Parts: sequence; structure tokens; C-alpha cells
Amino acid sequence: MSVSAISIRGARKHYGPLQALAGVDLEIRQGEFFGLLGPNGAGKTTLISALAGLTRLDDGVLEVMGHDVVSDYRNARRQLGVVPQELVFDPFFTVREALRLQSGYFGLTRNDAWIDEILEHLDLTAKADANMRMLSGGMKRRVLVAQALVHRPPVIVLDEPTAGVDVELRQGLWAFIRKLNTDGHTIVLTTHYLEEAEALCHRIAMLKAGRIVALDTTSNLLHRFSTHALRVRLAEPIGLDFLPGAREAGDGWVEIPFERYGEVEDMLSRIRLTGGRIEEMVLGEPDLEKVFVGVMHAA
Ligand SMILES: Nc1ncnc2c1ncn2[C@@H]1O[C@H](COP(=O)(O)OP(=O)(O)OP(=O)(O)O)[C@@H](O)[C@H]1O
Repeated sequence: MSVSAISIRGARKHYGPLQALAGVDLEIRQGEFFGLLGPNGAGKTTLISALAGLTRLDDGVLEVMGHDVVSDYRNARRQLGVVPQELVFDPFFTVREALRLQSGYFGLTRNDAWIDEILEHLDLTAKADANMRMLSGGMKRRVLVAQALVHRPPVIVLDEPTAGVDVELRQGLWAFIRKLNTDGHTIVLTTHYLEEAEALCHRIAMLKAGRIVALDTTSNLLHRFSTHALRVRLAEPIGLDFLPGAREAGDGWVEIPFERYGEVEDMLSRIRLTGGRIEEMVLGEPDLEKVFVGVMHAA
């Protein structure tokens, strides 16, 4: 079996009395598009900082492509591109200078062809000679993505990369990151946009108070914790005993869960036979937001 892209074993971290990581175990395989989700303060950034060698764990082992992030730091760091959450830059450099400088940290002196390619993909070519301080927040975020890629790392970790990025650019960014994944890069993503995680990630871990509280493929999570639902708004209330699982959802709406679309026809005819008159109707798909809320509530 090939080495894991990221291996996390028994990761623990305290900040004073606060337990930021309470024993996290996680293996992310090469080539995965993996989502790390959790509410504010769950420990996602702490874990990413530790992977990047910016924070020391109290206990546990972290490896990137088999390289220990403490005892084999240089090799581990080379395998990893991190797009940090905070926008921190030297405002006096141009975009190209910042990327050359970053290349220099990895000993890459002739990297301009690759830098041009990254700039092109991130729609930053026109801004290559602009000073960092002159860029908008969304552009700065794209420069952060570019910086993480200068040394062509096989594993790329993005900590909320689309915060503050407008819809069009967000889609462009995702198309590029998807391409990196199809080209073989492992992608680890944290985001608070759950529809984004649902659309992109093959597998998801949910973190709460420094612990993993759910870990599965995206489709298994969707099916385990969320269901399809038929929602109808009725002209007048009717008894709901004949509709298994049905519940009042406010303002005359009734929600009825189901597993297969074939069940909908039967539900509608039962409503009609009981004298129910439908004024509006919506079919709800399982979605990651419901899963997230359900998991966080139960944990
Ligand atoms: N340097 C620090 N000193 C003290 N406490 C810290 C420090 N860094 C993080 N914490 C605390 O550790 C916990 C985990 O924070 P972390 O930033 O890892 O969460 P997160 O899941 O990334 O949250 P968010 O979604 O808001 O980015 C939080 O309670 C936070 O306040």
C-alpha cells in the first residue's frame, strides 16, 4: 500500500486550559479531495498549522507523504503547500516578486515558467507587477494560493480559501483546484461553505472541540444523516397519522421524509384521499448542511 498523503496519529494540543486538539487520528490517502469541517474553534487551523510546522503538538505524530513534520521537517514541508486563512503579505513586493521569494525558500531559482502558468490559471497575469498592497482581498487570496503552489507540492492544504472571494472567481478557483486534484495532487480543504465541500470533497471529517465526530465518504454522510423530504403547503390542516414520519413545519407546511422517489406518488395520493389540498410543493434533497447540524448536535 502506498504511503498516506497525510498521517495524523494521536494529535493533541492545549493552549493553557483549552484543549484545541483532543487526540485526532486521521489518514488521508494520496489523490483524495478531502474536507475538514467544523464550527469556529473546532481545531482545524491548529491541525493545519501543526502540519506546516508552525505549531508544535503536545503529543502525537504528523507525517506528510511519510515524512515526520518534526524530525524530517524539510522534506515534509517540501511535500506540502498551505494556503493559510490569514492574509499576511509584505506590502512592498509585487506579486511576481513574492512568488520568486517563495520559490527561493525552496531553493528554486528558475521558476518563472511555472510562476507564469500559475498566474495564468489564477487569472493574476495582469497583476503580476502590481504591489501586493494594491490588490483587493480576493486577489490577495489568489496570490496565497499561488504561493502555496510554487514548489509543486503533491499535497495541498487550503484553509478557507474562498472567504471573501466573489462568486465568479470562486468558481474559477475551484476549477483550478479540481484540475490539480485530477492531475494527482491530494487536496485538503477547510471551508464554512458546506455546499462547496459537498460538491468537491470525496471524503469528509467533521471536527468538534478538537475531536473527529464524523468521518466518511461524502455520499455515505449524506445518506446516513440526511434524507429526501417532500414538503407540501396545505390549504387546510389535515391529520398526519396516515403519513409515516410526517411533521408540521410551520406556516401550513408539512414535511414528509422518504428514501426513494417512487414513494412520492403514494404520499400524494394519500393526501388527496384524506381531502388535503396542496397549494405549494417542494422536493428537498439530502444536503451537507443538515448532516453537519445533525452531527454537531448529536456529538
Ligand atoms: N495561539 C493560540 N493561543 C490560544 N488559543 C488558541 C490559539 N490558537 C487557537 N486557539 C484556540 O484553539 C481553539 C481551536 O482554534 P482553531 O483556530 O484551530 O479553530 P478552527 O477550527 O480553525 O476555527 P475557525 O473555523 O474559526 O477558523 C480555539 O478555541 C482557539 O481560540
